[in-house]
Amino acid sequence: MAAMTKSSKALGVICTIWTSNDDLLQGHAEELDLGSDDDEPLLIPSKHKKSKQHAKPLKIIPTGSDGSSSNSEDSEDDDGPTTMANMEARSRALDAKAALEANLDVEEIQLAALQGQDEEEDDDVDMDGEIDDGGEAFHLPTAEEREEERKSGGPDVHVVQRRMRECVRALGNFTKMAAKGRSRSEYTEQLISDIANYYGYNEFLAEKLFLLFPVAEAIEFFEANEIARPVTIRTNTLRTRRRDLAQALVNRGVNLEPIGKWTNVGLQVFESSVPIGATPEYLAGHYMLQAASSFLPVIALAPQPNERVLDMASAPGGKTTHIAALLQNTGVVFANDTNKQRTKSLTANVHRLGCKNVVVCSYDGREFPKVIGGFDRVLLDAPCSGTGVISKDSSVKINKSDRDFDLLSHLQKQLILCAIDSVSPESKTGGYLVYSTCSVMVDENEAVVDYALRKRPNVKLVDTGLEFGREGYTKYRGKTFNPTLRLTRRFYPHVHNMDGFYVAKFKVERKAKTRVAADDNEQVGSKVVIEEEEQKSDSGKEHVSFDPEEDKPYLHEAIRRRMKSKGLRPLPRTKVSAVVQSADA
Ligand SMILES: C[S@@+](CC[C@H](N)C(=O)[O-])C[C@H]1O[C@@H](n2cnc3c(N)ncnc32)[C@H](O)[C@@H]1O
Repeated sequence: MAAMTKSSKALGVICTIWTSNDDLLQGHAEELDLGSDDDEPLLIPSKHKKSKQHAKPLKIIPTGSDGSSSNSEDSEDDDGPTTMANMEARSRALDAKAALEANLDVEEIQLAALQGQDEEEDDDVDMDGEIDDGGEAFHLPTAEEREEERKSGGPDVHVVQRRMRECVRALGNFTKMAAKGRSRSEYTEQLISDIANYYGYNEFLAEKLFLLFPVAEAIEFFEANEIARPVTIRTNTLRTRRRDLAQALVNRGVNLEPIGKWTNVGLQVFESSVPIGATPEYLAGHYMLQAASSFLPVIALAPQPNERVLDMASAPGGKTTHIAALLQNTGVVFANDTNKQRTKSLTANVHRLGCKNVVVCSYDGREFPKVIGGFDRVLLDAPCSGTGVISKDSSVKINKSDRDFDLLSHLQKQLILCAIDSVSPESKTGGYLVYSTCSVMVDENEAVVDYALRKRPNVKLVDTGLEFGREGYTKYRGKTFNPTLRLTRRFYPHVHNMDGFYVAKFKVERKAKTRVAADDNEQVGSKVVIEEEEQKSDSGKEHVSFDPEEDKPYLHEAIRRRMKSKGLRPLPRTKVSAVVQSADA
């Protein structure tokens, strides 16, 4: 019996998506947006793409069954010989058929979760699209049996598939479907463990991701992470028009289409006989290779000509160059990134795309607004766990721990306060901050935004202006957030066919002094208490008040990372601690 392997066989596919992007992306790909601040290559080809068909990708936003089988003329029942003229149509029909067949898997999971299944069912389509003859009754293993299974090298792939389906089914209709005497948490635990095994995650992350969704949807999410997202490019309107760019690329043998109504600069590339990252148009800066999701924060930011904009964590510059284009090369964009190495590709992109209004700098974002403040708009595309881009970087599946999320969320909270304090509430045209991440985790998104709302009473959330996306959580696993968090937007691979992403937009207002009458209104004029709000001045210095003791572990880690990035052997943790203590003294 074949034992399970990491990131092994996928359960099926939810939607028809191009699965071999690596060839398309040869050449310069430095602008692809990853969520980590490490020195990983910026384009990590997906190694574990699982797809039962190699059909053309679906459009961005519509996913699943809509769209892939739309071309009814392309009927596979046509018996005539295949000719040059009908070859493409036939191939599309086959793709559509394969997509439909593969979709059965997830659809069945959804059905099972919603209704439970008739126990007397004879034939059953299993998760791998095969017929399950019913066989023996499903048996949820006991703790001892699971331990035994682990010792013997893990369960067989078919056993896991069946068990996952049965657990989803039981959790969808617990009273009817669950075995007597077994608890919901036993089924959940088993399902998470199988998901981790099947898709190659550590159990910690598998659970964290699983808990974000209803049971059947969680499977869709994990499935979508096995499939590459569509290749997309953004027209650089400083150099060309989308129509002209599309024509030039079509002439080179590129098959493309506009991404969707929500962007007038995006193109989705279906196939190409030339590497998209090395065409003359690419080299001349007519476009940026950029994930569709990373258009969203800039659309939400909506910079206006002549404004001063800060892009606080900007390398390699996908969003900076988009902002510069929306400013039509007027005003100024401060493109900052703490990682000097990464600012090289940022600078290269700024030059290639002909952005003349960009100043590149390299500070820790937490030094703003001391470095410079008073911006009309600030974008904080924060360093994050990258849990929205697992299909691009599958290492996330196993390299994230609880501590990483603590560190990230702490850094994000520090950065967001500095970003808020860098916005000028006096701005005549702006006064906005957009916070974004390519993470789907609540700790890095809603929890950070909610924290900012609590710490800065002069900011409020406003509509992002984005036409789609799910509402942000206002409640999550016992935590209650500010109700305006619903104005923030979440994007998911399995829902929108784009990387997982999060966008929040704040309006920064003047720091009002609240006058509170000591007694009642009648007494105004006799005794008035002026209550200063928590924040004190525009310099921002006083705003970020973190406890130095609490910060020590984070500082230690920053020192070790900096040494590593300089090629030095990081000091052992105990020594770093001594360095920090002597610096304190
Ligand atoms: C998600 S990436 C940014 C992608 C970029 N906005 C784009 O569109 O191309 C996050 C960036 O944050 C940077 N970063 C990490 N910690 C930072 C800090 N403390 N201050 C400023 N930048 C930081 C990383 O070097 C990384 O380039």
